[in-house]
Parts: sequence; structure tokens; C-alpha cells
Amino acid sequence: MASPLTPSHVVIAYDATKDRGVHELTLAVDSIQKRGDVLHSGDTIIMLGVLHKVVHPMGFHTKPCADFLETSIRAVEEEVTKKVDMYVSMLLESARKCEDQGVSIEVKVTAGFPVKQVILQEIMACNAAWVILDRHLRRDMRFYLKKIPCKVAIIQDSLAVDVVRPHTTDDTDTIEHKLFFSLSKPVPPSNYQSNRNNEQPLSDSPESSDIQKTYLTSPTVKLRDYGSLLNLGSSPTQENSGVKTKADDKHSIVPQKIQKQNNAFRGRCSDAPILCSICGTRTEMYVKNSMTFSYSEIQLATNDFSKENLLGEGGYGDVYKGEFKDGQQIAAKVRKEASTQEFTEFHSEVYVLSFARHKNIVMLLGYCCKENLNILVYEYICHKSLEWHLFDEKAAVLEWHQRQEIAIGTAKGLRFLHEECRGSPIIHRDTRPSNILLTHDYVPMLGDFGLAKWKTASDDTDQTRILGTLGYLAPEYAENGIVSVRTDVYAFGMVLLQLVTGRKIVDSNGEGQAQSLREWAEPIIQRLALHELIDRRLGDSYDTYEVYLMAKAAFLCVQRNPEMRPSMREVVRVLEGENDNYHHLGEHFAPQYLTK
Ligand SMILES: Nc1ncnc2c1ncn2[C@@H]1O[C@H](COP(=O)(O)OP(=O)(O)OP(=O)(O)O)[C@@H](O)[C@H]1O
Repeated sequence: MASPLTPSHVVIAYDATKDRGVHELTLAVDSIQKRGDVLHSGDTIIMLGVLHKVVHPMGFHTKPCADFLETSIRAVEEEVTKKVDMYVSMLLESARKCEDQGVSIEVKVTAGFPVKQVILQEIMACNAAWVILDRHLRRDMRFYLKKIPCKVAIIQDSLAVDVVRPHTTDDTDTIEHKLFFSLSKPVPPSNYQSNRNNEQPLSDSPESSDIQKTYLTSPTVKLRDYGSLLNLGSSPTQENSGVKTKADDKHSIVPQKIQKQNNAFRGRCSDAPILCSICGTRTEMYVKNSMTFSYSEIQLATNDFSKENLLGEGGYGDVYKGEFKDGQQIAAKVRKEASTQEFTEFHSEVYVLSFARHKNIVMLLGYCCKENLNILVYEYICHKSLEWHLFDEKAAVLEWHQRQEIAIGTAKGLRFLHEECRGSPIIHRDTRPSNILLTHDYVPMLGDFGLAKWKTASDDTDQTRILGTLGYLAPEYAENGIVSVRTDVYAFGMVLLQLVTGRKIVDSNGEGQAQSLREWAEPIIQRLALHELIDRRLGDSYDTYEVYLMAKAAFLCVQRNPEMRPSMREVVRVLEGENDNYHHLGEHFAPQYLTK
């Protein structure tokens, strides 16, 4: 391990999947500089971003380790490059300040999973003297302290840097190396001024072409240690010498990996996006010419609608699990006794919905109409509904980061329906936990959108169902039947409240009386008493700032006046902590407003 007085590497490790603001990165560097005990002249800060999810060109999240060699190498490269450039531009000011201290900054983004393994490998690879872990990484602190030999510090929620272990240790385990993809780029300290003075974008300045050249000609793009992955017996020490150019790597490694992967992922063509990395299922990529399925096809897939295949009965009708001959797993929703007029409406509705393809939307694969039957065929989502995960006795407690990802993913699904989809706005009309299905990667998928009106009235007869449904209805909808995208926003706010609190929409208040979640939660949020709000089952395992953001988003969404509710685009930004441009929302959240 390098002595503190010889030039060394100080790694600042981030989860690059989460978006960061400039101030967050620069304040972290400032805090480290101000401490005085971490950085010395000659040191290099490596701003390490770990990308554990990438967005496939089709819009689905994939884990880079599981498939990047086969299907989405371009997606990984693009996203890594984008992140590197983004971090570089965010750190220009910091690099200038650090230059005065003789410290340089390099940005490195590595795509891989699990995050802790990537960080560990990167630290070992550069023989770091320090690792400064971002606050979002603290849940694995025990792992880092056990495995990392260098000094360890953590960035607190306040963005101050606290030292956790001020000394190095030899008492660490050996690690098994994995294959990751990474790209690094130095942050030019002097570019900033000239660029600023010229008021030109970085890419137009002469200095930027140097940076580009460095990136292209130096061995910064690495596919590392692939021997261990492909069982070729390479040792971890080969990592630095095994550097390859981008082009070499693509050509030499991809074919071998493809062979491996094809066995693992069934059913769909090999470049279809992955739906669940644990089940190994893929999703459909294209809207087919024909969306109709024959009755016999569905009959065969569902084992003649057998009891064993029955997933449940919903408002629309019975739902059966099935599998087509090509391996595509489906959920077939069967509606009996539809009228002719309903058939016509049904066709036009299904046509619109068939264009709604997004990673957080359950895909409608097609339909079948036979005599008095309407059957909708959806892709099968493998890991039950959010309702089950929050409230079923057999379900393990959803961790906070899972809840956060579910909230953000669902918000993005709704944003897509409202604003981005062909035929939009599509109003979901029935957003609630039972209509949010999960994969084993905890990717949320909204189902049943636009179809609420197809549900029969008869299923609203039992008490819990009425309460359950009413609990998500915006006042203007329940009272005057006015439906808009803002009624979806209200319902989503209720889902957020449930994610934070783990409570049912109507619960007993302890004195045997029913109490609505909204009535219970609102005054607590007004007092910002987050510890009272949070699901007790989580113990201390949550990020206070993220809970605050989710509570804030929920509070804004469930405003009685629809015009006071944010759009789903704004909700996503609030949840992701990027609401700086939405001061009007921040103002709404001020306690004095809330007590009106
Ligand atoms: N695409 C799907 N993949 C896997 N399971 C599904 C899918 N769609 C529905 N299910 C399951 O089938 C059952 C019935 O679903 P359905 O959506 O019809 O009813 P619900 O959500 O319980 O009520 P409602 O129809 O009123 O929303 C539920 O257990 C649901 O989780």
C-alpha cells in the first residue's frame, strides 16, 4: 500500500446509476480538500462511478455483467461514455482548484455488478491509499471494512467527509476477480478557463480534442481480467497488462460469451432486452404486424386454462399463466360475456395500448376475440405484485433501495404513458400496488393501464375492494368523475405513501376505527417527522434524504387541488433529488403552506 507521502490514488466511489448534481460532486471534493489529512501534492483523485444498470436501446434496464458482451455492448459503451463526459464537465471547477494543490482528477466509470465487487477491484487495481465512499454505499460498509486494505472514509448526507478507518490493514481476504468494462478520462484543469472565456462548448475547444485523443489512443478502455470469467485461468495480476483497445475486445471476446449466454436466456431472439436477469427471460422487441392470437394458441399455452395455471381473478376477469411454443411466458386475461359494442371499443383501445412499450410497463403482446370472449395477452412478470411484497405475510421486507427503485421506475412508467408514448396521454386510471408487478431484479412494471373502464362493476362489491379502490381515487374523480393525468398522479402519491410507510390504504387506528393513510400521514409529513412515517420493519436501514424526497413527492401528488399536483415528469425529478428547477414545488412543501 502506498505511503501517504508518496503520490497516491484517492478513490471517490459513487453509484453512477444514480444521477448526481454538480454541487454534490464538487462539495465532496471540497470537503476532502478541506480535511487536509487525505490529499497531498502529486496525488490523483479517481472519481469512480459504478454503473450497475444500463438502459438498453429498447429502454429496458439490464445489468452490465449479465449480458453486456452479448447484447448490449453498445449500450454499455454509450452509457459509460456519457457518464464519463458528464462527470468530467461537472468536475472542471474542482480540477482547477485541485491543480493549485498539485492534485489531479481523473474520472473513471466502470460498468459491472455487484457494485461492492467493482469498487473493491478498482481499489486493488490502482493500489489506492484512500477510498471515500458515497453515502449511498454505506449499507455495505461492513463488507468494505473487511475486504478493503486502504484507509476508508464516507461522505455523509450533509456531504461532509468522515473518516471511518484512518489506517491501512493487511488483514483482508483475497478476492475473486470478475470481468468489468471501464473507461477513464483525466479532468483538464486549465481547459475550464479558456473554454469559459470563449463561451464555447468543451467539444469545440482545441484542448478538448487532446482529451479525445487521449481517450482514443491511450489504453483507457479496458475489458479486464476476462480470463477468470471465461475460465482461461488468468490471474488478477494480469489485469493491467491485459489492457486492450475497444475494437480488439469486441472482436475477440464477444463470440465466446454469446455461446454461453444463449443457453441461459430462453425463448426470445438473443438481442432482445432482458426482462429478468434471474429468471433469464427476455422481452419482445418489436410491435408485431399482427397482434391477434388464435384461441387454440392461448389454449395450448395455458394448458387449456387449467386451474394450475390460474394466477388469480381480477376486475377484468381470470388471469392464466402460459407459455408459447417459442418459450415466451404470458399472462392471459380472459374476459367473458363482452358485448359487440365493447368488442369494437376493445379493438381500438388495444391498438393504442400496443404502442406503449417501456421498461416499466407490462407489455401487451396481443389479444384474441372469440365468440363472447376477449383475451388480452401480456408478457408474464415473474415476481408477483408490489401489493404482495408489501403486505403478504410470506414476503420478505422490501429493502429501502428496492422501494426507491420501485418508486422511480413506476413514476417513469407513468411519465411515459402521460407524455412520451405514441397516442399519449394515456391515463392509467388504476395505479395501485396490485397493478405494479415486479421482476426478481425489483424492476417495477405497471400493468392494466387504460383498461380500468373494462372492469366489471360487480367486483367492487366487497368492502375491502371498495375501500382499496377508493383510497387511490383523486377527490375530483371520486366526487365528479373527472379523469385526467392528474388523477393518476394522485393515485401514485398514495402508492408512494405506502412504499414509505408499509401501511395499507385504510388501517385500524388502534381503537378499532378505520383511518385513511392520507389523513394519518399528512400531518406527520408536515412536521417532517420522518422517523414516525417510515415503515418500522426497515429499522435503521434507510436513507433519510431519500425518505424525505419520497415523502415530499407523495405529499405533492396527493394535493386535493389537481392543479397543485406536479406532472409525472416533475415527480421523477423530485424522487431523483433533482428538483432544483422546481422551486415552486419546494415552496409548496414548506410547512407554512401545509398548515393552511
Ligand atoms: N402480466 C402479468 N404477469 C404475471 N402475473 C400477472 C400479470 N398480470 C396479472 N397478474 C396476476 O394475476 C392476478 C390477477 O391480476 P389482475 O390484474 O387481473 O387483478 P388484480 O390486480 O388483482 O385486480 P384488478 O384487475 O382490479 O387490478 C394477480 O395476482 C396478478 O398479480
